[in-house]
Amino acid sequence: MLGDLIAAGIPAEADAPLGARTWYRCGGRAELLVKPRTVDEAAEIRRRSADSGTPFRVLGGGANLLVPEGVVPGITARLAGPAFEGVRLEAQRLEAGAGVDLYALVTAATRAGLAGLARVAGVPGTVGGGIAMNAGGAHGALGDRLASATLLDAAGRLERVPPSALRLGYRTSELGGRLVVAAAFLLEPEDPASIRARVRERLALKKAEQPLAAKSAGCAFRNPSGASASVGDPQDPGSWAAGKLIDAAGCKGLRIGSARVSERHANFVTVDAGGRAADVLAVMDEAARRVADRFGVALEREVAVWTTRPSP
Ligand SMILES: NC(=O)C1=CN([C@@H]2O[C@H](COP(=O)(O)OP(=O)(O)OC[C@H]3O[C@@H](n4cnc5c(N)ncnc54)[C@H](OP(=O)(O)O)[C@@H]3O)[C@@H](O)[C@H]2O)C=CC1
Ligand SMILES: C=C(O[C@H]1[C@H](O)[C@@H](CO)O[C@H](OP(=O)(O)OP(=O)(O)OC[C@H]2O[C@@H](n3ccc(=O)[nH]c3=O)[C@H](O)[C@@H]2O)[C@@H]1NC(C)=O)C(=O)O
Repeated sequence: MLGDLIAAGIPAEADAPLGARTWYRCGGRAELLVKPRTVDEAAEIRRRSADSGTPFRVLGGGANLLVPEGVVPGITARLAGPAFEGVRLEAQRLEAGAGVDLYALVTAATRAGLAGLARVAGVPGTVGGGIAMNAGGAHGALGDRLASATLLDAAGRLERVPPSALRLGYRTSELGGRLVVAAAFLLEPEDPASIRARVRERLALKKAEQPLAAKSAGCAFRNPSGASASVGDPQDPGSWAAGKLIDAAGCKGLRIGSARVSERHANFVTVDAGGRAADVLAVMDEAARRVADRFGVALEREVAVWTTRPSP
């Protein structure tokens, strides 16, 4: 496959570091990392991988991803470069490539005096990953403002679909194995200064409550009963936020090797510089076990964990 891609002129690297490209800055490697320069190249790679039965994954900003030590089999595609990083404005519609950083998206909307995206201010990752996981927080999700998404299927066909086709939920979407190539958002005009003030306020809130300086992938677990769990019934642990459950189970500061539960926010598992993804996973598993033992609540991971095989 590497030879084929090189022959087709598509940038590809065998045995490429992958964990180092995630926000954890640790973990395994990709058997083959490809960086299509155009949508046509992405379609070609997707088609070839499907035809040859080669496993295929897509890497966004690596903000919500843990790659255990070892090798991710098959192809990992990274949608970066000009074809995937453009932002285009048309009246109140903002169209962005999958590789656009969410921070750049929020900034472009703010500069244009278009409101509606402050809900993802401070949320890391790219537009592609942001749609795939319906990025968001207490103030709403990216999908709330989605007008359409352009998807690439396994046969290399492009299709523009309305948000209803993606069945967006709390940090979930149903892409049916398709890649997000671009997305358009419908926004409202507002004075840039007031949008900027809202964005700053949201950033400050995150900074005050979350260990943003440490290496993590944001919240490790989904809130059990969805986004509204931040409030929760004091008598019903099943309605509590994951952070509150992990904290109440006494896990703050729980350390295994290079990873630990943050003292600042218990739903963040952080890792030391030069640490191991296996330790991160072990801490997540142990925190989930303690929460299940203490409260009978099964936490579900929010961080995507890719499957690896042992390095040769
Ligand atoms: N609220 C918060 O504070 C935080 C939120 N997050 C959220 O996590 C997400 C991270 O995004 P990002 O760093 O870009 O993604 P990642 O590189 O972390 O990839 C995460 C998953 O998204 C899928 N994905 C990524 N890009 C695409 C694409 N173009 N098309 C289809 N699927 C894609 C992949 O799915 P697959 O495995 O199926 O290939 C991958 O497993 C964002 O939604 C971000 O908002 C992250 C940290 C904190
Ligand atoms: C960090 C992420 O998203 C975040 C998002 O940034 C914030 C702000 O909008 O709201 C959610 O956090 P959250 O539900 O933990 O919100 P918080 O307000 O911090 O905490 C919820 C409740 O748990 C309590 N709490 C939190 C942490 C802790 O260590 N102890 C504790 O008791 C808080 O006091 C609060 O009563 C998202 N998390 C999830 C899993 O939905 C992410 O997705 O990666």
